[in-house]
Amino acid sequence: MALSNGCSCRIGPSILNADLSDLAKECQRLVEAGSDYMHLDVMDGHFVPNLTFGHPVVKCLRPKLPGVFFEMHMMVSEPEKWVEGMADAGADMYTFHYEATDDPVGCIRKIKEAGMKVGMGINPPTNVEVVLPYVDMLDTVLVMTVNPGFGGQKFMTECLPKIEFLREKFQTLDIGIDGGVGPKTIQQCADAGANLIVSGSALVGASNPRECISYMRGIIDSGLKEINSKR
Ligand SMILES: O=C(CO)[C@H](O)[C@H](O)COP(=O)(O)O
Repeated sequence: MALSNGCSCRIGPSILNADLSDLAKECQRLVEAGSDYMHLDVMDGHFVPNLTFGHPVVKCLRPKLPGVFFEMHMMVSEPEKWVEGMADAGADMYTFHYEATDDPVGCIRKIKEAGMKVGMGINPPTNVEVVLPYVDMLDTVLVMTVNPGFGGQKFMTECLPKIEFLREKFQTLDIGIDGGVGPKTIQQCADAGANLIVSGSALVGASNPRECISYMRGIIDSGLKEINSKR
């Protein structure tokens, strides 16, 4: 995909609640349903209280999904550690958490030097203003609307003002939203100004994922149009 290049809607399924024993097939199914990219959740059991997988799995997945954009959502402490491994495995974007490192600039540099795009995630308790010194260096900011660690949690509406704040300031920034996003909450995501839509259990479990993606895309496209018309 590349990212959106000027802020248009991109839908990236989170595979956390998919059948991880058949990850390639699950990703393929969601790509065929119209997804724009895959949001791959990496958890280390330290930054978050759960474990998933690391770069060896991504390396196996890469040749099975040629051309599919992989965003690695690195819910790990010391995110600097895994940059080379993920780049070598074929990841396209490395989204680390602001809360996970003492040196965000060093981490951003390392990711760029490794040839990947860079995202910065912020957890629900984190003030959105912390990202401001870094925005010019980032490809995306990922606003969490659940405390990371598990799929299927309740969407935290109280995080939406962070997206409104960022969209007000940065018209073309790719702003991701992650946690509890699906057809029931997509209107709120659109009204706030999100354009990178990470949807896990609602999309992976949808009886018709194509319809689900197209519905969410329609709402986000209209939301972005509405926001831009008011400028
Ligand atoms: O990062 C995550 C959790 O830490 C997941 O991407 C996210 O929660 C998606 O799952 P769901 O849409 O079911 O909430």
